[in-house]
Amino acid sequence: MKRISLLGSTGSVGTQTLDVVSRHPESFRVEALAAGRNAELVIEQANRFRPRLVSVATKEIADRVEAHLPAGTKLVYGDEGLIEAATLPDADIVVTAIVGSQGLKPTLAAIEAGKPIGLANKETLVSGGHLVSEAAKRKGVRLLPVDSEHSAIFQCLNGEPRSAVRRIVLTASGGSFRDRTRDELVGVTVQEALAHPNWSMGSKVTIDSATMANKGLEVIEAHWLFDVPFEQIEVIVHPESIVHSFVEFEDRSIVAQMGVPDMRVPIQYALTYPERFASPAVPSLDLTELGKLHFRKMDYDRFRMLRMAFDCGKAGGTMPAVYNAANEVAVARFLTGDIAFLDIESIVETAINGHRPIAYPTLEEIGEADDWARRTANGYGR
Ligand SMILES: NC(=O)C1=CN([C@@H]2O[C@H](COP(=O)(O)OP(=O)(O)OC[C@H]3O[C@@H](n4cnc5c(N)ncnc54)[C@H](OP(=O)(O)O)[C@@H]3O)[C@@H](O)[C@H]2O)C=CC1
Ligand SMILES: CC(=O)[C@@H](O)[C@H](O)COP(=O)(O)O
Ligand SMILES: [Mn+2]
Repeated sequence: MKRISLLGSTGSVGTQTLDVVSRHPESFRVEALAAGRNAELVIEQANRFRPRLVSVATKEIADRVEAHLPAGTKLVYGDEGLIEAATLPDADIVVTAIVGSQGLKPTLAAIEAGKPIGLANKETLVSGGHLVSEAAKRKGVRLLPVDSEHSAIFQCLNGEPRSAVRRIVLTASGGSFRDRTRDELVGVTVQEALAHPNWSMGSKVTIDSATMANKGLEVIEAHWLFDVPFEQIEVIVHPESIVHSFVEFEDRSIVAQMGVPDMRVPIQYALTYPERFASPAVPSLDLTELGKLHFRKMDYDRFRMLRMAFDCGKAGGTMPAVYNAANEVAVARFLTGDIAFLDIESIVETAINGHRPIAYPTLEEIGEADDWARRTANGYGR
């Protein structure tokens, strides 16, 4: 029985993680649920999975939830509550499915507590990749990728030494505006941007897909997860999201991982690794029905957020944290209708051009760079 602490239980990855759990009740038990503001859903989840601990974002939400929890479930809230969920002694694995760089501290705390991580929250590795990697190595803790591309690469690598790897290739669907020119991006609506062609996901990552920032974050995530230099990481467009990513080895063999686009597959593999369980709810991929798959070169002038991510990743230090934090604010502002779609990249560009990076930042320095980037991004155009 694997005991799970799930951070971000009410989101897209969180609810799909609970779906996986509910299909294998003999193998998994939920020990902790950490949600943000969705009181109604976390109450429902708590009554269904009866965890030892529930955490919510604020005291106000906790007051709304308290009376509705099952007997024996402890309620906590805020940053401390999240850390308590991340470090629960009874948990065997912590799934980090909250969104944004707020995932960094609880992830570090979970690692320090010796917990393997099912890592969905890519912003964590972008913000503090060196700290997370160092802590995971020091504690001998595994970072098990949940992000579909990284789960694919993890499966393709299958323990091969890094010296055998020629390049890692991440596939990008192109997002909701894949076939539009830059001129055609002027005036696009939030609703259009949220219409991802292949995946149903939270709003932040869906907008990131549309700007290609998602692939930028994933490039940096891959660098840290697989200890591969940026020069050996490539991105290509693959509209169907069937080949989830691939690895070319030095002997020119290419190993790819494929399947229907369904996050329950990588989520489950992170939970069951090194075993594979059945996925009865996931349809089998029929290549003869598909007939064709398409691949094309990435256009870095069209998708500038990806170019900026490579530049920030190579610059290192606090630069990726600034890229990420400015992007988080810009996406939030776009979602509320405060700025136009193309302003997202202008905001990120302004932040990274104005930042004086620190080479080997501490957690505190990352926090300061993150705060500075948020202030800069919030001030843009006001
Ligand atoms: N969705 C997907 O298919 C994929 C997502 N990812 C990554 O996984 C992460 C989660 O994405 P996704 O599930 O789409 O995001 P969602 O927006 O759907 O969910 C975010 C989750 O974070 C929770 N949350 C927000 N603030 C807090 C807080 N202060 N304390 C505790 N919980 C909080 C939300 O709670 P509440 O709703 O209660 O406020 C919610 O449960 C992201 O980093 C994303 O990039 C990676 C690959 C695929
Ligand atoms: C499901 C998943 O892992 C997402 O991060 C997905 O990769 C988004 O797709 P694109 O960024 O390729 O549009
Ligand atoms: Mn992904």
